[in-house]
Amino acid sequence: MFLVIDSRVKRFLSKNGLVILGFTFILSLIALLAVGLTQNKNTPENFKFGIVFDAGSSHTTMYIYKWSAEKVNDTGLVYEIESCKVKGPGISAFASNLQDIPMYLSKCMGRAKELIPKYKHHQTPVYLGATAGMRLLRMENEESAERILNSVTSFLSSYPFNFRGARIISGSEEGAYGWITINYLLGKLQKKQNSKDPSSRRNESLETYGALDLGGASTQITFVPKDTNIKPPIKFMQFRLYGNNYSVYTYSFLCYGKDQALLKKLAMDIMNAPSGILLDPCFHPGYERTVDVSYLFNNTCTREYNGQFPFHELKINGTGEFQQCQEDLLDLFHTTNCRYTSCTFNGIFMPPVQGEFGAFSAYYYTMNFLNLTSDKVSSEEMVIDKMKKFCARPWKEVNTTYAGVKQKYLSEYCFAGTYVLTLLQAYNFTDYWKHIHFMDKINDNTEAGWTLGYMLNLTNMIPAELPQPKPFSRPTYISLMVAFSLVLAVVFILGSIIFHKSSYFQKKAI
Ligand SMILES: O=c1[nH]cnc2c1ncn2[C@@H]1O[C@H](COP(=O)(O)OP(=O)(O)O)[C@@H](O)[C@H]1O
Ligand SMILES: [Ca+2]
Repeated sequence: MFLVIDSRVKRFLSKNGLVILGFTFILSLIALLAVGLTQNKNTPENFKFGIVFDAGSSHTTMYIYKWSAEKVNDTGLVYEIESCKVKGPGISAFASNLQDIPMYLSKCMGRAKELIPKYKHHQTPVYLGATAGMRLLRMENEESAERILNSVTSFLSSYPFNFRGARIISGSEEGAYGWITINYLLGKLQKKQNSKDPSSRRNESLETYGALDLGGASTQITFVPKDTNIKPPIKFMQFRLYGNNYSVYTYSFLCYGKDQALLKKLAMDIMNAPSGILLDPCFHPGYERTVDVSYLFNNTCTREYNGQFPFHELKINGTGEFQQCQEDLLDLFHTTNCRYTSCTFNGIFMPPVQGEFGAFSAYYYTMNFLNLTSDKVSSEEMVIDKMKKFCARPWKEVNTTYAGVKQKYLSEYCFAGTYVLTLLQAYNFTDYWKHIHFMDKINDNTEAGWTLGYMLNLTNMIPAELPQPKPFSRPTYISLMVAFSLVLAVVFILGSIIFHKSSYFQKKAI
């Protein structure tokens, strides 16, 4: 019985085998194509968000970052979707009015709730980092600083977000995170990852940009020195990012932000104003301002100049002389004693500057206002020339020309521009001006500053090693499936034909 069926099946197969195989092949091909085409839709991207508050000495800004969850380990893919300026002064001004902190922060938090989809709130981290204003307050009154941070913590924890802490970051962190931010955004950290020539990777760290950050109360300089074999008196910071090692020099000068530097300068100059009237070369001719003497000296940065004065107010009368202003400012920088191989000012160790530099924050605001950020402004002389003319302009004229500009900033651009020049000279950038790139937003939308680097670090978004090569993309995967199936089918059909023919000839031979 079985033998009979077997011979019938064999006969049927030998007659119609090819037809069946062909039919099956076409059906499978249609099925594969159908699956390929229907499944090859772009799946909606899964976005993530992060919030960082930059609690600076002069003001607080909230940044919201966004990135695709799938591409988390690639460089440069996190971007800023919002920067919300908190109305009011820096948080250190709230020591005696803690009750106002919720009002102060609530507007920007409301913005965050609007911009981030509700179902993402609980997984969105919120950080607050305070910088030099709070560092100074902590030095004056540790408990006060603690109370401010506690109030901020209790308010921010009341939101449905994932609050991850409010703290005072160190000057080194501020410098290093600013360096990470700009190099991440400029794509300097993961460059040449596909390079086949290992020798081309050796000096990769030298290609990073140095970071120059100028705040109101402190200023940071951060870069990878040329010679990392020198024995530094302070430790270089070590980073391993995307499979590369970086040895980074960073230093933060407290009291050398532009607001504190101005107070230091005034505290120094008051000695030369016995009647309480100061002829100040760093302000425009015709400009007048009154400063409270107790305000001037009730400050950690000016304590060294303190003295007794027979007046309570210092009256400033601008004279607009750039050269004299710079000479006065040079007194803030002590460049004589250096116990190391090389120093910046005040006897602080610093290796010689090298590579390109990105200068942001108040460096950018100041130079941008003065129209000096273009790469065409390639020498210090060009900047000096412009500053001389700008400082000499009468205040009345400046005030009408730039009617829309905030008075506080406008009145201080002559001082600020001169300070930027003097600070960069003190760092030894005099013949190096063309390597400084003043920058604000990188890749169109993301501000240069320490906040992004801080978040990337705390969320472990920059891997120490290069990310594994990616699996095939969906379309490639489907195309490969179809191609392999075709090959398989062709091989199978050819095999069947050969088998069929050989059994036919065998039969004939018998
Ligand atoms: O539009 C502007 N023009 C000029 N200066 C500005 C502008 N916006 C902010 N600034 C200045 O930038 C500096 C920012 O310092 P920040 O508040 O971040 O202090 P910190 O980093 O020392 O803690 C302050 O001196 C502030 O006055
Ligand atoms: Ca700052």
